[in-house]
Amino acid sequence: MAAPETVMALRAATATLGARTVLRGIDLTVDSGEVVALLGANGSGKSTAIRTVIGQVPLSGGELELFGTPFARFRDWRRVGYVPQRSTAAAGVPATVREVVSSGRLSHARLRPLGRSDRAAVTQALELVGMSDRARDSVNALSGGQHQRVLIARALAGCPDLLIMDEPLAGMDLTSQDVLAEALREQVAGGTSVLLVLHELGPFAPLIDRAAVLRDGVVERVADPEALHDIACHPHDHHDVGGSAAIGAGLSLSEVNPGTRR
Ligand SMILES: Nc1ncnc2c1ncn2[C@@H]1O[C@H](COP(=O)(O)OP(=O)(O)OP(=O)(O)O)[C@@H](O)[C@H]1O
Repeated sequence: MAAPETVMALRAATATLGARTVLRGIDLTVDSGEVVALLGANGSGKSTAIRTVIGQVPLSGGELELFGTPFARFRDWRRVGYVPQRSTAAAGVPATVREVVSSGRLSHARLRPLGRSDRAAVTQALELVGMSDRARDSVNALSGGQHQRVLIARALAGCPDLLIMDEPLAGMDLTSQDVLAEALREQVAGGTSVLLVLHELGPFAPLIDRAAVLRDGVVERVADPEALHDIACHPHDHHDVGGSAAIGAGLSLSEVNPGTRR
């Protein structure tokens, strides 16, 4: 069987915000079809790590590749969907739910009016997140959790090969979390790779292939979700998962965890 394509690779990545070195040498990969969760305490660098992947934060050192192409030469941004950390940034923008989701198709339409396939993708994305009945409403009339669902639909409407989400479950009630988990399951079944920041795995747990735990700007350990659950429940008697001790000793993930797909 052919080796899986690596859709995203950060290698020895460092990044600085203001005077602060926030990422201090991150190795992280997402392979084709994989769902990788980034976990870690507040301020550990999770958002910064994924913002480097979409080019919002420049690397000060190390490498980033997207779909096998070095970041500096990567142009195929319609293959990447991004859902930012929940914000009220769109408040005050006079747009309907459907218009906001349609903006996720703009890079496909390439300055032409949206066509039939674009409209179908928007309709499907709205259905996936359970917001079809609100399509004509102003986004200003939505709750925070509904607004988040619209941003997720906007990313899904672009049919990305790599979907990047920053805390998509934040502020979601349990029913909405289940709706999103189902939407994500369908995307993954269709071949989408996913990198997402989570504080709790919640209903996404069964979908996650690997979880990387950040601490102070470095990947402290990489584990499968069951191992993370063990650590959370029995913090004092867990065995090493994915070579955290070796990572602490400065080895790369591929060296300590050769079974990890890269
Ligand atoms: N614009 C900025 N200028 C300087 N430092 C920043 C800036 N943005 C973030 N930081 C710092 O970078 C560190 C990492 O922030 P980041 O948002 O990546 O953390 P996080 O793991 O996503 O946290 P959270 O779970 O709270 O969202 C924090 O110490 C934060 O204070």
